[in-house]
Amino acid sequence: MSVARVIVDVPSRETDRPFDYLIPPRLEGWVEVGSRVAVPFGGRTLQGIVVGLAEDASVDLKRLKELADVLDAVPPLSAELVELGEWMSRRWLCPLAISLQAMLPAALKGKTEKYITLARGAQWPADTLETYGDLKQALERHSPLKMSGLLQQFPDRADAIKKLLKAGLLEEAQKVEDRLSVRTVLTVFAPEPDALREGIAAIPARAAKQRETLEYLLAHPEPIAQQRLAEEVGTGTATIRALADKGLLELRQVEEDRDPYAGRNFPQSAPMRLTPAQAEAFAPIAGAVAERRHDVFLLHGVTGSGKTEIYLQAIQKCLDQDREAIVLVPEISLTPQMVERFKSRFGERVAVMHSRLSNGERYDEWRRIRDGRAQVAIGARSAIFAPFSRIGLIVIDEEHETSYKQEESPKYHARDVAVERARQHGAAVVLGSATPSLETYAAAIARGTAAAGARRAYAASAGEGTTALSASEDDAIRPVYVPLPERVGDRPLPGVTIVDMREELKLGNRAMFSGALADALRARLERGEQSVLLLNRRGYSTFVMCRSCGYTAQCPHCDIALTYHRGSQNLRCHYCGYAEREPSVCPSCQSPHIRFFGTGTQKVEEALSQTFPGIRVIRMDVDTTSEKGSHEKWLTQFRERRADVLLGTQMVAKGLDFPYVTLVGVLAADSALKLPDFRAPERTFQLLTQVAGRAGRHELPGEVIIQTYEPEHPSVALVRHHDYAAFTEQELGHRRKLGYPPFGRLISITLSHEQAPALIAMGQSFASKLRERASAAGLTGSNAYGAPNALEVLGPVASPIPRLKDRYRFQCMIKYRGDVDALGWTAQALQELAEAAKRTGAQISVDVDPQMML
Ligand SMILES: Nc1ncnc2c1ncn2[C@@H]1O[C@H](COP(=O)(O)OP(=O)(O)OP(=O)(O)O)[C@@H](O)[C@H]1O
Ligand SMILES: [Zn+2]
Ligand SMILES: [Zn+2]
Repeated sequence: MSVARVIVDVPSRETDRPFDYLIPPRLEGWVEVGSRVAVPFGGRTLQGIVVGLAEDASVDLKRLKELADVLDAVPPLSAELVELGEWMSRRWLCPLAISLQAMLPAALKGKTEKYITLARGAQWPADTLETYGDLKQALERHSPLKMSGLLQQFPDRADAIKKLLKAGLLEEAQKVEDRLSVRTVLTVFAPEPDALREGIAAIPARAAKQRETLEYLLAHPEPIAQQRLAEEVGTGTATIRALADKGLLELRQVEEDRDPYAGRNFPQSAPMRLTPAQAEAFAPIAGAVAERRHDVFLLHGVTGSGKTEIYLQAIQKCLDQDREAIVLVPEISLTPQMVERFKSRFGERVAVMHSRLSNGERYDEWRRIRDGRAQVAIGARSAIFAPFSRIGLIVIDEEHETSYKQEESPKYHARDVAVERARQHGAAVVLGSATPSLETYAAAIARGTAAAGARRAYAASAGEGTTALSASEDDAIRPVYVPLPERVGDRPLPGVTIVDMREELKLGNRAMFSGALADALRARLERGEQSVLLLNRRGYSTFVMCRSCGYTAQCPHCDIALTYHRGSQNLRCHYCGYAEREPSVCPSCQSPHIRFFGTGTQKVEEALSQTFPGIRVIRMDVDTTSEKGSHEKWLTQFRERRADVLLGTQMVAKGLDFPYVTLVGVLAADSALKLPDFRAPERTFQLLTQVAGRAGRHELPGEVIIQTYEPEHPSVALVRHHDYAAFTEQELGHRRKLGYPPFGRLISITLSHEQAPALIAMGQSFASKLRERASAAGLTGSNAYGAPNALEVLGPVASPIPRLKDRYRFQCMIKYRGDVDALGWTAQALQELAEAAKRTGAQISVDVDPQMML
């Protein structure tokens, strides 16, 4: 008898190992690596994933429990994905159950359902029967019944059911169930033409509709939904059923896809003729795809340089070889434009995966990929797990985007997963951006390139001493640098003007718009051109403050200000979801002067209407885009020139390509610079450069106006000449001095506890234990030449959010040089310390290569 090794869906470190189960004879042949199974575990029935098969177990076979069930006919994960999950768990120090879960579509994250049956042969005593006869009757009619259904029927009988279970009169069974069922459609299948003709001949003259139906099928032999067929022929479904009863056609339930883009027309697009610069960048990428060679490319192309066309043509190369491609785009740039460009080129072969789709829609797209009905997957971060089996190319557009890092466990970075997956498939990876992350850029520069012409002399030294992108030197990611420094069609990058808002104030202008921006907006209105306005709201909060006493509304469970939502008129915590009504008087001093603060897009919209009467504004922010499809609606309106201004937060900065946009204005360029995150300058520079790139992408020349209180800051000043290289040089200089990535790596460890004193004590001892280990391993203490420590343990300090969901939080940061095996070291330390932490009620969470310092 064979044994299945199962990772049970309990996301804790204690159960983070495979458990062995016997495969009962009835399930033999169904169990593979990657199968989803139901297993008995600690008195419950849980979902698990098979990660291995063996002939014998680590313990006595007789003592092993049996698998309860195999949940899918086709395993949802392949052996390759299971292996990738194991790699992720090592790479980001998380339980394997969590890595595997991340790869399943939400629809397959099964939940356990309790079922109740009457115990067989049990005698119900007379008094019990009198009191609970109704329960018994219900179960006699229908059994087993879902516990939830039974409780709905008998809302006040929960205790009674428990009692009857204890008394052995009822029995309980558990089953793992999916969160949704596949939608099926009753479909008509026509027999062979000859059989059809015979059928037609045999139909009596009075049954005209039956004859017409068969004639229709003769003309249209492909399967058709029963409902559609009835409509086409102009008859009722009874006619069709009658034919099925006679055996003249076949009716079957067929699984139907919910196509999220159904009913939309995507005009066919043909490959464009590449410009010489595009062709030069395309050649090495196409070469790797053609040779089925695993390699990584950094396609560093300025905004509007035609990167997307290169992706499209590289994908075509990959499809020509009968291989598959994954395209990752940041969630917010999953705009209709991006999807449209892929659907127009590859049509039905494209599957789209993003969070705006319902679970059902996502599941159907996922099945299209798994069943080989789609060969291109385009989607946000998790599309990297698309269940393909022959990947030839993975594209990551806007590779610098922070949304590629998942902030909950598994805290993976899709870029690293992409490279690892591509390695397993012998696939090429293209990382594309106008503003690559410093990590990727430095790694690419360190590798060097044949096309070095585009690099400046300093660049070679910028890569020196950097650590490679991946966790250890062994599987270092060193992308090939592929520059694309010019826009398509010799269009110039737009001119950028930086306006010092302090000067405006001195001149007596207290308005939201500087003189220059107001003039520029007016000119666009006169010429019938369009403008994009970005309100950089990161770092800005829309909080509520009392003007009399300074009280601000805080979340009672998290040490964080509540955010005001005008639509629902309440205050909400963005971390735990707590909400309360907007106060009318100050809870602290009873003053009525409690007000909502912060510069919101709504305020800017009001100011626009006041300054330019009649101006047509589309506002895009969290409030106006929460509804499904709203994104697309606004952008279509804007493209059709039914508005003069597109005003919004970060979501207007990326990926948009509109021919009549000739002005981009940025309000509050520097608002995010003061955030306590060493990447704040990099993010600001990237955002400004990206949004500037929305202007003048077609025939009409563009102009950019950036308003700021810090015009000299390099993150703002260097945007003026689109000078990525100069910015990077400065910023890498800082990072080198501080040992921050890419010159060092970070692991952040957060401890949380309900009580502050206990947490402080724990944090101290935890940090000193880490330090002891580090020095015992010879990793700390600068050497005779004054070189910095190979590994440092910083903290503990209170986390930037010191309390979250009623738990206090402390954090330690491990900062180390890339050549130290800090992952292995930390994993071991954590394992030994986890036990002690757990006893005191503390929780530990680890973030390897954290992206958000907040
Ligand atoms: N070879 C070509 N010939 C003509 N037009 C092209 C060619 N390649 C791209 N374009 C056009 O140039 C414009 C910019 O291209 P694209 O949007 O692909 O640039 P991008 O580098 O992806 O831009 P960004 O990073 O700013 O989003 C688009 O309108 C596109 O249709
Ligand atoms: Zn007050
Ligand atoms: Zn909260």
